[in-house]
Amino acid sequence: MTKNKIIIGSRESALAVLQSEMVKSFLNKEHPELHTEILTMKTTGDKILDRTLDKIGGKGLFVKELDLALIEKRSDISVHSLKDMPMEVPSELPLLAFSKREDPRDVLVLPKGADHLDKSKPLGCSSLRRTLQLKELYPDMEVKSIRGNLQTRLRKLDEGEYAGLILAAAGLKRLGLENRISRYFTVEEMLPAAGQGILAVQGRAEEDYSCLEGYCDREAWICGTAERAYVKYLDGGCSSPVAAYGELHGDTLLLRGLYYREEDGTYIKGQLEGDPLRAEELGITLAKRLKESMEKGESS
Ligand SMILES: NCc1[nH]cc(CCC(=O)O)c1CC(=O)O
Repeated sequence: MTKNKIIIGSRESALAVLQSEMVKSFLNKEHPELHTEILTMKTTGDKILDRTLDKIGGKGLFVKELDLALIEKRSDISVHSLKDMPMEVPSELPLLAFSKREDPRDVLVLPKGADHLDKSKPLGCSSLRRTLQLKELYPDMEVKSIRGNLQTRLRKLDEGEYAGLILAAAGLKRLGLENRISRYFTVEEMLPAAGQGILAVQGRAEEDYSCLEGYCDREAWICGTAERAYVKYLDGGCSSPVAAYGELHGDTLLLRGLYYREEDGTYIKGQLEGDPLRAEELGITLAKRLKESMEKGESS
């Protein structure tokens, strides 16, 4: 980049700012000559807190305002949680790099001081993906929606409304709240959202971003690409719990997927191994296979 100043667009929650600071630190370390600054803004998803995300109309709720800042050149890059990014990003605002992945698992958090789940209260979570999988893990418990940023949710939990919350380990760990985690769900028990734990750096198509060289993590890029291709192929719409999680084992990419059938609310999980250099293709193939096997299951 020819300019000597980089403005980083960020949501204003503590977690979003911290994540932007991680990218800022990389830039400061690699390019001490660059002046960097974080520009925070409220997104639609941060403003509307009294409805569930699928009711407000899902896609892109946390990115629109950041996109606009990039287009109007009020910012030079945006830092997002990859899992909050729509599967299709505008071609003029490409994803430039993915961070190394933080713990991708979902976890259970209990109210402060509690040592067990109080089954007379509901579990709190905000996505259909988690709700569906929770029904199998805790069949005798009610699941109730909860909104707001991490701090808000934890406050509601500690005030006693919920027996426990299901959250991403990544956000809690980044915020130094790892000590609040009382159970880690394996990725088999609770398949994470596509991109969970990965940060995405987005920029303008025509710009030179050589300052980001060395930031992108190869494994995260491969896994994130496969996961997003899977979800994009199945395009379940904004309230879809369709999820995928990839792992690199040497020269093999292992991709797990969750396929959901809206008509009857049932789902299946499956996995497929393939070539990491063909991550996108693997995502699409797994999506097709799971869709087919669900359809066959229906006719038999
Ligand atoms: N949808 C909210 C959201 N977006 C990103 C994270 C943090 C985890 C990550 O970086 O993937 C969270 C919190 C959560 O799901 O508990």
